[in-house]
Amino acid sequence: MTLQAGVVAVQGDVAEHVTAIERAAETHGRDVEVREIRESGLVPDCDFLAMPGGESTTISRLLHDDGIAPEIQDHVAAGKPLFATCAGLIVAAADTGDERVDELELLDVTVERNAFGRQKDSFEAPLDVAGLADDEPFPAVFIRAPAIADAGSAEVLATWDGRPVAVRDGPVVGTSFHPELTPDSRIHGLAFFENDEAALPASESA
Ligand SMILES: NC(=O)CC[C@H](N)C(=O)O
Repeated sequence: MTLQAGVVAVQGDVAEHVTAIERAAETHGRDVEVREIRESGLVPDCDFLAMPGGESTTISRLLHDDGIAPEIQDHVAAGKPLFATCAGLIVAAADTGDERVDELELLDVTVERNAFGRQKDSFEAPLDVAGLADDEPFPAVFIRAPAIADAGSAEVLATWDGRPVAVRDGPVVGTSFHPELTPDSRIHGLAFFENDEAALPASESA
């Protein structure tokens, strides 16, 4: 069967997630159709979702204005995978301490926006990420990245500079950095196809 993937596309680096999902699906031998989510009514048909990096206050506002926010909450409540990166993680968090973000509370973490500095402080770091199929460090791109100030009940998959930067909470995986901006789609694979705590339709048996 063909899996339906959705990339939340109200703002942010959408095309890069589409490419990363297609690459991860190929690696995992799954057939995937990816659609961009700009309006309500599409999320209920999706087997898994990505929420991209961008500007969290804008993404938050548009998701609520357009009626997409409750659909994403229902998606996660049904145990379906969601992968949220950078601004996506901020929007998905339980708390940001920033009143301009209306958090979706999809994972039990508190984030601190821009904790690793401004745009000019962007950097790439080799990260050890728990759960990847091999031991190769992941090339993590940080751009105005949030830190996870409190990981709550979420499982910490990676830390940088002593702070959690990748977490899993049931069907939701979140990263402070941008796996979609590198050709390495291992974390997309982990979030969508290798998360035992998420519900994804099985491959058809022969
Ligand atoms: N690269 C990013 O997604 C940056 C996120 C941005 N700092 C925000 O708070 O929205």
